[in-house]
Amino acid sequence: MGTIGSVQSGGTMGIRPRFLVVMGVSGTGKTTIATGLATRLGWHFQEGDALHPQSNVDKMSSGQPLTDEDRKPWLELCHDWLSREVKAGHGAVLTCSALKRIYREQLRRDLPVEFIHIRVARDTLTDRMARRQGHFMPASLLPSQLSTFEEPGDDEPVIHVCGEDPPDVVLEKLLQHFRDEENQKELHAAVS
Ligand SMILES: Nc1ncnc2c1ncn2[C@@H]1O[C@H](COP(=O)(O)OP(=O)(O)O)[C@@H](O)[C@H]1O
Ligand SMILES: O=C(O)[C@H](O)[C@@H](O)[C@H](O)[C@H](O)COP(=O)(O)O
Repeated sequence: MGTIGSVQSGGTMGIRPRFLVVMGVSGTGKTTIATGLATRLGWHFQEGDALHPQSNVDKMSSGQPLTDEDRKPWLELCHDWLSREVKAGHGAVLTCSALKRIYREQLRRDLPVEFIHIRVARDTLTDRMARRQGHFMPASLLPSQLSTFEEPGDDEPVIHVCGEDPPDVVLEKLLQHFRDEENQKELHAAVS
């Protein structure tokens, strides 16, 4: 089993392929954390924002929140991507806000998908969105994101991580979580 210090870039660190959706409201750090995971693990990456139909991007850019109907085709494209990745058997990481339980159910339909939920305080989000440049999502949509968000339940396949720490710390916590799970499995296999 590899340790983070001994890993070469793009290696899987002895971590089995997983199919991850990095979720949370706008500004939580989905893109930052998902690209970091994909790079460190050598897994495929897809930016969920890039799968939005242009009409959704136009709507958000003009300061209007999306509806369930707007999100449906986008979530289906996200599901299609995940489905292809599961078939390929390579580890994969997608960013997608996945705000509601029904959206998460649509994303993981018939697939072994897991969610990483990045938790960030409202004030931090406001600050991050005000600073972020070159993104279509206006900071004014944060209140609607927060009111639409449904916290994932214990019955959902979700790993919660605090997103207030610097990205490297968040990434190391996630990698340690994966390594711990691999070690548990090896231990279990050894005694059974
Ligand atoms: N853990 C973090 N600590 C500090 N700043 C962060 C962290 N994660 C992301 N950021 C910054 O916050 C902003 C939003 O991050 P981003 O990854 O685009 O979030 P999302 O994809 O969830 O909208 C970016 O400017 C990014 O550099
Ligand atoms: O369902 C939605 O309302 C959108 O998908 C939204 O949640 C998402 O946050 C935007 O795509 C902006 O992108 P960022 O999350 O990267 O800011």
